[in-house]
Amino acid sequence: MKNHIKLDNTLKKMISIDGLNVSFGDNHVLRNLDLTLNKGENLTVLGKSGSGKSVLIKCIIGLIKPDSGSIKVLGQEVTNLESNELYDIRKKTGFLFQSNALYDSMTVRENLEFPLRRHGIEKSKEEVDELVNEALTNVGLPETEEMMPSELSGGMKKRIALARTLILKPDIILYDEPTTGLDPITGKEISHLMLDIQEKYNTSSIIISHDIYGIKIVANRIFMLIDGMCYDDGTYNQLKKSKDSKVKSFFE
Ligand SMILES: Nc1ncnc2c1ncn2[C@@H]1O[C@H](COP(=O)(O)OP(=O)(O)OP(=O)(O)O)[C@@H](O)[C@H]1O
Repeated sequence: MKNHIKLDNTLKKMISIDGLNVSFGDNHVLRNLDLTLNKGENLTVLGKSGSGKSVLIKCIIGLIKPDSGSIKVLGQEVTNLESNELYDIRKKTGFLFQSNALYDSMTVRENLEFPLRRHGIEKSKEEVDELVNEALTNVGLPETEEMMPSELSGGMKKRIALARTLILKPDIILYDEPTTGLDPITGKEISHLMLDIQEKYNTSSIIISHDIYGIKIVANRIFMLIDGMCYDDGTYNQLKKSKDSKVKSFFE
């Protein structure tokens, strides 16, 4: 039996993290980390390889239990919830994997229908058609329903993976390195698409990225994850002017 929890629709803070600590043995990855994702905002997490960006995202979706600290997603404390209790949070929080995680043996349409089935959402064929068409149109790939993932370019796969996330109309989207592996022009197109989606779906997003050009396009605010905590945060233009050598190194 799925445990439905009450989500607060009037929130201004979509995600609130306070005093998060995560260690693996002696490796203290996140140290008293605080983070807020405000409603409607694209927040980019920028940090070196191994700085704990993936660990942070895994804590948010409940895959890693922190040593201490609070993580509120849509007003719900996720650190105490069991996996079945995370059900509603996961339905409202789309995750775009770096690998896209499309099912190779399924058509584009079947891939898009999958989240509806997994969440037990019953809809008529006409309603599903409409949702699929809407999502594919909004990622700029209408009429690709019958294609197989193997027939899609890297940029198209990313768009389809995003469409699959959009099918559930999430409040939050977590993007894991959305432009990694794409050529610069396609990467730029995906960054602009992310902006379109933010506006059309009124989403709030955390975006893990190393792509400073993409970040300049999508980020309303940048969270610098250095030494396991929020070392600095601000807009691209604010941080670009920073005199701090650790911050500067990302913008050079
Ligand atoms: N399950 C785990 N067990 C032990 N150590 C882990 C585990 N997951 C992550 N780590 C360690 O936590 C640290 C942060 O890893 P993480 O994958 O979050 O880095 P990242 O910032 O996402 O790096 P990248 O940009 O290269 O993907 C690393 O030192 C990693 O070895």
